[in-house]
Amino acid sequence: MSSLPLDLAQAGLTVGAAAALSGIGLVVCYRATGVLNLAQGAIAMVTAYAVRQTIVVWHWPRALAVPVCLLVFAPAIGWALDAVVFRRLQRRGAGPVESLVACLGVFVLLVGAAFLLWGPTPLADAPSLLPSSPWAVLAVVAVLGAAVAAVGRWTAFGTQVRAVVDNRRLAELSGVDADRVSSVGWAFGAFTAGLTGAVLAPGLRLDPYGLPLLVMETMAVAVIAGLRSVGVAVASALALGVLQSELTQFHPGGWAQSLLQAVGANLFALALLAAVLLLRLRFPGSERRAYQAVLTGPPIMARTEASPRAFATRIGCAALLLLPFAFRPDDLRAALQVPALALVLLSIVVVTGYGGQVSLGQAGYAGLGALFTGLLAGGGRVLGLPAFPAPVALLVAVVLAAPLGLLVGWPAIRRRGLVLALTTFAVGTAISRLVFQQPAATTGVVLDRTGLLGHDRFFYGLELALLAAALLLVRALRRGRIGRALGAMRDHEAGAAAAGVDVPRLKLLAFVVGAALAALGGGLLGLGGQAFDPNAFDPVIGLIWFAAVVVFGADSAVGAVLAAALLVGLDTGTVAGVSTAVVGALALLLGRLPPGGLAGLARRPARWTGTASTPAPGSLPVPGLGELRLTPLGRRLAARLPVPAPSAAPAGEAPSGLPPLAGERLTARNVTRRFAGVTAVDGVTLAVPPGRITALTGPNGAGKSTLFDCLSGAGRPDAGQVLLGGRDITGLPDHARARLGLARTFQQLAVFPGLTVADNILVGAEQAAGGRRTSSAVEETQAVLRLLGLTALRDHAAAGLPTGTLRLVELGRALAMAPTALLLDEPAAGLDRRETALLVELLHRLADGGLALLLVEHDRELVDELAGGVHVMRAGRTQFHGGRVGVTRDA
Ligand SMILES: Nc1ncnc2c1ncn2[C@@H]1O[C@H](COP(=O)(O)OP(=O)(O)OP(=O)(O)O)[C@@H](O)[C@H]1O
Repeated sequence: MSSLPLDLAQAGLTVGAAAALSGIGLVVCYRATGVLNLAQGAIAMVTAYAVRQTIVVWHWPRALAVPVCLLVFAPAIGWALDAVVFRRLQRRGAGPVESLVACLGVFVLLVGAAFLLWGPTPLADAPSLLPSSPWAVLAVVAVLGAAVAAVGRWTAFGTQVRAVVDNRRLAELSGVDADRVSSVGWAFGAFTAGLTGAVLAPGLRLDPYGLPLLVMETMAVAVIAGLRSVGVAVASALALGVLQSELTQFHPGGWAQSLLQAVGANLFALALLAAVLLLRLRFPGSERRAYQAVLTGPPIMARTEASPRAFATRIGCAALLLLPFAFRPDDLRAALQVPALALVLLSIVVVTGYGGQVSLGQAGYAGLGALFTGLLAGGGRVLGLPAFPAPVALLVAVVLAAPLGLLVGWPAIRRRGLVLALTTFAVGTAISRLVFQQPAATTGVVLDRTGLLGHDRFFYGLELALLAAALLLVRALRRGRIGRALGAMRDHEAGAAAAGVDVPRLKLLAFVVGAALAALGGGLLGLGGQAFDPNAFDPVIGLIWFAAVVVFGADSAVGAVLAAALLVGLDTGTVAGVSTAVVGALALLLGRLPPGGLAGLARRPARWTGTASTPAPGSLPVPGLGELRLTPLGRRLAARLPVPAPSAAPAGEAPSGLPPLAGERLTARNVTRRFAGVTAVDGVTLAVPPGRITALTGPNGAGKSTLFDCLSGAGRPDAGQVLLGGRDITGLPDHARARLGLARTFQQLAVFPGLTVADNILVGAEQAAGGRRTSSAVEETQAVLRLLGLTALRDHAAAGLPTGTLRLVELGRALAMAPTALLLDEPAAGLDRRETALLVELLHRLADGGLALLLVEHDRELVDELAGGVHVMRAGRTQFHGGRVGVTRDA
């Protein structure tokens, strides 16, 4: 006997089991390689096509076709990807964004290849490999799940996988063949992807976009499983599959019916959204070195003129945009997409290239721009507003879409790297599925161009004018105070906050500006084609756009325009899929391109590497030294060292003084900070008076850094107070404390490699007073550059400079904030003796000038030399505090 719920459960189990297969592959691949395989869906799709090709077109017997496709073809894709792309990245210690872009490259390349080989027409004849009942797929899931668990638990290979994931280098040193582990991981992941595709394809119409997106949505189950537990992935996949199916039996009627249908049809996409928004996800290693060279080219804010190559690129770009005025009508109609798409891609440049926030959902905002424009032009559909003429509708649409940038902006405040990328993708997919795919939202959309706008030539001119305005706006944004703050945030969030940058607000701003630009571009795309096409804003297309932007230079506005021209040109001039395949291939070559993608080629490379004029490590300048009072240690150290070469500063430049310093007492009162199970700081009271250096010392794990973070605002105490000059600052975030005069440096350098040396310091100067006039900030920066002898390096990228120089840059940033209290976390780490000697002199001079200085330091000689007061911690508590020099020897 059967009943409806039981039948539905059975049907749901088939989908759930397919999602479980995908989940198993994603988890295993991630555990073996540390890469979340975003190309899983594309591998599933090409395998499904291969199965169909061999059985339906070539008439191979199933007994041959199935093993060839699933056991040879799909795993070979995985193996090849590892060998050609990912192993190299692993060896280079590439960050998660580089891996993510490479995955997107693979994804885009496979989608493009499928277009070229099989065309865009959906195919409804994918053969079924398994019986229609779910039990066969479930049996496959059970066998695979059990096999993975058994291999993980009981075999040497399982141990090797854990070792490689923990620490690839260490594992290799102890004899583990890490390459073999990642090859097997990729091959297995690709095999499960192929299996998923083969199971799902018969129930769908097979096309290059649909199946990949469906499989990407099944990432939900791997994410719910924390990319760790195969069991949780399988259980959640089956539960979601069954729930999705069961929801179809309810028919509440009215709007609830549409809502239920939309939720049911998109349950995996919504589960992914819920998982990334609600779960506290932390993927091991996924936030490490998030925004490396793949996003950041040479700094473009240097004072020196743009290189002739960059200038020529801009002129070429402008000529390219003017060319369509001479086109025939049909070609001009196609070219209408270029400026519009350039605006959408520019939005990715602002959010990802400038701000470092990986945003995979910009297609959603572009679609909203088009949809709102159409609805507003039709009238009465948005907030009861009347019908507007098309240009006004477009601008109102932009205004309405911009605040929706907060949909990803808010989650982005607490998310980074891979988790943020998944969040933006999930939001974009949800917008597409819950809005664009709903007939109720998209019927009656009017995107006609009437009057002058109906003339393509005029409309193209209007598009160019809007693009030019946007480029000027983005350029002003990039080169000003906000641009520097964005660059700082992209390169090192904690460092940016310590320099006074209000990181959460800046993230919101980046996403809002990004949403506005994307909506403007989307609206123009819609008006250009005079229709709203939901498929034009498909999340998969958004991934292709993202890959294109990164390939052309994520932080290059000109790159965005060229990328748009290439995509549109190839799409109209060749067959479908060529543009996608080209972008995919270029994305895979990204590791071989200069930093900053193709745009990096057009920028002056000497400034980036800095090899021509970067001084050798430790060659600190002399200016200022003559004026400094040498203390006994300074004299001892300096005596042992060769006299430094004269001056890195230009000849005749007078050594500059410090900005005026006025110290304030920094106090911690009964500060306690607990982590799960550990009381890292336990009721510590500490005073840092002005005009003196106070040393905070103690053994490893004593709680020094935690206390330091509580003082600077990087961490909040669970109990106790922090006061600066008598003002309670306990509740203030780090950037607000920095703006009040509490500057800090980090144990692990927190400089901004994508900015020049001067801009690293200028960020601190101009954030200090929260909007101080830039001219005075520039003067202070120059003074600090002179003081630290960094003038000759001012226009060099911080990337690639020696550690000693970077410590000075970081110190310079703190000094440029005209602090009243300065916190230094092991400032001598990585310095050579001469640099240490100079640091000693400088710190003495700062204290003499009246600054309150707190120094975390292990080196006892240095502490005794520098500190007028010492605070010794052990196991989270104060062990000793006093003001006698030489006390650490007694403590
Ligand atoms: N985020 C965290 N989560 C859990 N425990 C933490 C965290 N940060 C610090 N701890 C724990 O708090 C204790 C104090 O750590 P802390 O880094 O403050 O010590 P430290 O004196 O600065 O050590 P070191 O000199 O090695 O830098 C240690 O037991 C550490 O493991």
